[in-house]
Amino acid sequence: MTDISLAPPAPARLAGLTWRNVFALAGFLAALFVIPVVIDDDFIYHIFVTLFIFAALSTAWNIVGGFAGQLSLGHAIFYGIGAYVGIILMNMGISPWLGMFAGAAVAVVVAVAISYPCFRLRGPFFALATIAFLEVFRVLALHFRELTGGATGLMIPLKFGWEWMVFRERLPPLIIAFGMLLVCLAVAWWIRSHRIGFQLVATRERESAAKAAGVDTVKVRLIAVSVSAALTAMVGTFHAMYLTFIEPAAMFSLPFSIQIAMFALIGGIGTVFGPLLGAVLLVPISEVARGWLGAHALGLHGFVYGAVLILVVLFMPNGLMGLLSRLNKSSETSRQRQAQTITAAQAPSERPSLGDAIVKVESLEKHFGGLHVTNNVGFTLREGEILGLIGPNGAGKTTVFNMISGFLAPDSGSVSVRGADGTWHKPTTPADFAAIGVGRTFQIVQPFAAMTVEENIMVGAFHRFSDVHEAREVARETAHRMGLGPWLDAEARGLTIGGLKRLEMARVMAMKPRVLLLDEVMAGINQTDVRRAIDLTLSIRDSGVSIIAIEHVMQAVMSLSDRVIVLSSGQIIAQGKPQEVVRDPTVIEAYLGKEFVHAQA
Ligand SMILES: Nc1ncnc2c1ncn2[C@@H]1O[C@H](COP(=O)(O)OP(=O)(O)OP(=O)(O)O)[C@@H](O)[C@H]1O
Repeated sequence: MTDISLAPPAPARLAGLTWRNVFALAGFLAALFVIPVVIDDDFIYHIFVTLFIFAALSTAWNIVGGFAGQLSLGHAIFYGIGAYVGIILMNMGISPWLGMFAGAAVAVVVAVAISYPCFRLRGPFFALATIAFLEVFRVLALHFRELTGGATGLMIPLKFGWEWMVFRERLPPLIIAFGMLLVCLAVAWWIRSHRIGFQLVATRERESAAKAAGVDTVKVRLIAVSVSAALTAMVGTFHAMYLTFIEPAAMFSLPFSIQIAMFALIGGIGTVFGPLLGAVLLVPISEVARGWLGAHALGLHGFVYGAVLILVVLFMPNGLMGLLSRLNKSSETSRQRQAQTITAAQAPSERPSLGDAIVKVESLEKHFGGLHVTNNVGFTLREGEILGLIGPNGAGKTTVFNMISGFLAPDSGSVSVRGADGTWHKPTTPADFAAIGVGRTFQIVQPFAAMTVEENIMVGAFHRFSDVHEAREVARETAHRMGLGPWLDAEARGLTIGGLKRLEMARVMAMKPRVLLLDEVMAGINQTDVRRAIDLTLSIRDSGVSIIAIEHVMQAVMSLSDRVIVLSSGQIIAQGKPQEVVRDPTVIEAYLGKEFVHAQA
């Protein structure tokens, strides 16, 4: 029996946005551009140019700080690089239109050099490194006086016109700043609605689950930081032309970096349009306050930001975008998908006979300090087979799983997997295992909590399908197969434990694995869900997937496994057919207990 969900088609969308939202957004952006032109006042022009620049900078920051979850607190490094490279080249007679690309190239090199070591580590290293390098660049700008003007700063040569990005009129800077904002928004939107965006958010939410889904987590973060740095530097070049003067303290400034991050935080970190909303709310307030109060209230904008931030944290933890999407959702309830779950009988499928070996594990050894966790473990998995892995708590089952999926390197021994072309491989990293067709679930479920059920499964589907539409189709099909159809649009964090376990399986199944490693997928779920999970596992096997399942639920072990391996204190103490193994006195002694045998009898 399988749950199948019938859902009405989703509303037409453009890269994740409904057409209604696209029109609303276009109207909002057009209004932002038109307001200063209509009011036609110097100060208003200045406010809007500043607003567009800050919104563009914050949108660029959000690609790495929001999507990738890597808090860059020294993002002004890239802004300052763009500004200095632009003006230095302008002094050599090179137009800032070219200078901005040169600045972007330098910023990318610096960004990769700072980020690469940090992204390989867990913890706040990236945030700390950006702050440290911000100071390094400020000192460098002070030191190389001939090039940068040192503490005195640099004036731009006053050459007017489009070629030099310097104007006497008010409209051209507004057009350029607005254009830059549109470019940043378009890039952020493209990233978030394509494979890389899903992979970034997945990496941010659960790095190990993302790795298991075949995501090269370091690479996607490096791409994000490079794009973000390049855009920030380009905006930096233009802002320098607009300000006509730069100096190290202003260009490589920590408060400025934090200000950029704050717009995203207040507007909705990790959302495409949140940074824009944050800037729209805050820039006019602080600029107007600065204009009216002048020198009497220096630093007042900092107070304004702080006050708004406190209010947002208290009342809108997901920022302004969180509030908007809540309003949007409640207005859409009438057309929300009313998914019906119907239960369809699935014709019992013919079980394919067992094939040749597909995984060979030889003499695995692993120590954690003085603890010998895996002691000479070796076994073979055949194509189309379900191999049960059982044993008492702490026997070393998950450790074996970690070694046969690349999450842990064995001290010695080897794991070989036969590829689809018949050749044998010895993968070592999670990405290698995923590439050769080994998918795994985790004992403690690892959903990408902030993503919907559909998006969670799409992260798995992206492993084989780079196109968003294809990945979405595969995800939907897999969700229906796993009985998750009615919850496609629900956030993963809202699922029950049974739902989360099925989501974990669905994400792996969307990768179209040839070998599936299931780590206690039946633990903690009710009897109906256990029955359902057994049926599901059998249907997965019948579709040609070979399975190794760690399980404590003996009902499942007995009805699923072709063969069972029993681990105790890191060693295999028995193996064979389930009925034989459960009668083995060593297994009864070490794991099952006499009660189990009486119950079986
Ligand atoms: N990273 C680690 N560092 C030190 N010890 C560890 C580490 N991971 C696991 N262990 C220890 O290794 C032993 C085996 O753990 P493992 O999780 O593989 O057992 P298990 O058979 O999967 O247990 P369970 O059924 O409870 O999940 C345990 O004693 C555990 O505390």
